[in-house]
Amino acid sequence: MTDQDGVGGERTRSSGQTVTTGPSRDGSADSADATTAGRHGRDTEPDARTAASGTAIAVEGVTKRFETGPDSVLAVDNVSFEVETGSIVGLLGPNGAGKTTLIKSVLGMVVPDEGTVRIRGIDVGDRPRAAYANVGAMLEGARNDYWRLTVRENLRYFATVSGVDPDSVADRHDRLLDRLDLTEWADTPVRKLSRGMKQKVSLASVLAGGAEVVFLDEPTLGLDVESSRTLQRELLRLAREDGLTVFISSHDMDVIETVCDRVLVMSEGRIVADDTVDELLRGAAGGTVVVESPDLDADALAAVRERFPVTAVEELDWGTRLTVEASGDDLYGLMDVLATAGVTPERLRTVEPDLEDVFVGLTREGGR
Ligand SMILES: Nc1ncnc2c1ncn2[C@@H]1O[C@H](COP(=O)(O)OP(=O)(O)OP(=O)(O)O)[C@@H](O)[C@H]1O
Repeated sequence: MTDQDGVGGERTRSSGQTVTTGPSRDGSADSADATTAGRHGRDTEPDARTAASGTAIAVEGVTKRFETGPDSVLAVDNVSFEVETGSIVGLLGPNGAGKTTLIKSVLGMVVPDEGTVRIRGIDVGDRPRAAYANVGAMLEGARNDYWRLTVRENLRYFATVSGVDPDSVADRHDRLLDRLDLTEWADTPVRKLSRGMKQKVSLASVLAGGAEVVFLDEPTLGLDVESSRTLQRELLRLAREDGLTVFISSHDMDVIETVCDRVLVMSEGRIVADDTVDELLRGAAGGTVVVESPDLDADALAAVRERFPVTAVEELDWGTRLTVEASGDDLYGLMDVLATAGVTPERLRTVEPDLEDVFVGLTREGGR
């Protein structure tokens, strides 16, 4: 997948559809057939039942094992979830959790051993052309575009391969360029752009043909803060105003927290949490309390340890700083223990868990 300058060859294409040119060792599908349907082509109408129910992506019981015998790896283990049309759903998980295999299974680039995938109600196994007709994917970030072509030529090219007359969507392209702050670079070859700008061109290319469901893998990787915010703002706008469905895999918790309506957390091949960011934070195991006092001697420390996990003890010039795992509900219990031990806190502050803490907790517990 290294063809960056020329048009053609084996690669993952950012607009519309992911394309591989033959089965690979890992059981990847020859998905050319799954990807070449024009959006105005035959057999592309969304399933009426699902369109009405608002489900853009439905994954049921997907399982993928690589290799056999002692070397076999259960990369995706009986995963099911649904993504509502017009929502933004994040996929989080540590390295090796199975995220890429899951996304590739949904996109038809890997053939699952078991399970079904429906996009807008259409089973990807039964009618791949129809299922993937309005699906876009940015799996390789900045490497997706044709670097010899200008930014606008890329958008036109990707609209064309999606089956859309590029002249008919010229206004859409202008809008995309404007909103992603790329207008002034429209006639510049992509190879001359910075990495962050290339990343934005990739996203614009994915959207150039009017994709309705997009899969984005680490879309903000390498972007500066401003570009990342521009991209996040545009994703939110596209979802809210245009009904775009976005499935986004990222290690950037800020992005996930800002744009996602829902988050799937994956660990060891399984989904270990599927909820809104707010609910995940609410359900998170307690926070941390930091106490500083000159009275925290060995006896007081032992008394606290009897009731609460102590994660850090730090000697200060004038006393001791203690970090204790305790939620808001435990706070009064901790204050009682301190008072009984004769400790008057000089400073006391609570630290609520953030998404990163929730993620670490969930994936430490593991999926099985
Ligand atoms: N083609 C393959 N052949 C054999 N094992 C594979 C193959 N692809 C992935 N695996 C294994 O499947 C498991 C899941 O890998 P996968 O790449 O899906 O995880 P990931 O969550 O995307 O990780 P990362 O965040 O590091 O990209 C890992 O143990 C990996 O080594």
